[in-house]
Amino acid sequence: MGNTWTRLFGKTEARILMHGLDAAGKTTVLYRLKLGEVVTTIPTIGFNVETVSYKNIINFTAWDVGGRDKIRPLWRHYYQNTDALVFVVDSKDKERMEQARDELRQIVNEDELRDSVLAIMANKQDLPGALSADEVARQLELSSVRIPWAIFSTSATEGTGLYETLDWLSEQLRNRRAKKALVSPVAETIKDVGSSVQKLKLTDYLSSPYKTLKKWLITG
Ligand SMILES: Nc1nc2c(ncn2[C@@H]2O[C@H](COP(=O)(O)OP(=O)(O)OP(=O)(O)O)[C@@H](O)[C@H]2O)c(=O)[nH]1
Ligand SMILES: [Mg+2]
Repeated sequence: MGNTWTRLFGKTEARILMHGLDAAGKTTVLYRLKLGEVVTTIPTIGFNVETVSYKNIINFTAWDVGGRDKIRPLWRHYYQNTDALVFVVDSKDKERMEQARDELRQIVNEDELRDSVLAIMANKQDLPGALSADEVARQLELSSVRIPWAIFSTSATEGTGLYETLDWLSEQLRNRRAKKALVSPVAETIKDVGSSVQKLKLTDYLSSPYKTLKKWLITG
């Protein structure tokens, strides 16, 4: 399927934005996907950006933006041209679940992100006492999110759930691209038909003086 897709539509390029509170695990996720290993991280000031190629059908350019309070107001500078948002949550950090909910709510209401899709990683599932993905979904009040979303149980350190998230994202993004590719020619056709109708009216209008002249000649 991947090859057929690539032949027909080319490799999909997608810009992904990774957000979430500090220490949620964004940088660990990013480098686990990029390098296949757990790297030692320090809190991100600014951002990391990496391209992750997935199943030879999609290139994700993932922007991992630092989650500390002071740099959170800078998040919006990264919104433009975002195809998908990955919101990483520390499922063990019950005390800050409300704060995560508020940050997420603010992001999904941003106008520039209204056409993107949202994957939530309920991360750190390897830790005892971590909230389940269902519970994280409930506490983040995901049922009120209006863009397409899905939540995944992940552990960046153990590498679980990460590829399921990428699978869902690539499916969503490829379907969107395919729909767009199908809709554009139809829109062009409608435009063409529209202009022919206009041309027809114009021709009618231009021919009317001749009709008048003919009528005048016949009737004298
Ligand atoms: N047990 C466990 N620890 C994790 C997991 N993911 C990340 N961590 C740890 O959590 C800490 C913070 O991870 P980072 O990836 O730096 O978090 P971040 O979201 O990038 O944080 P900021 O850059 O400050 O926004 C590190 O000590 C990671 O090793 C996980 O799935 N399980
Ligand atoms: Mg980081």
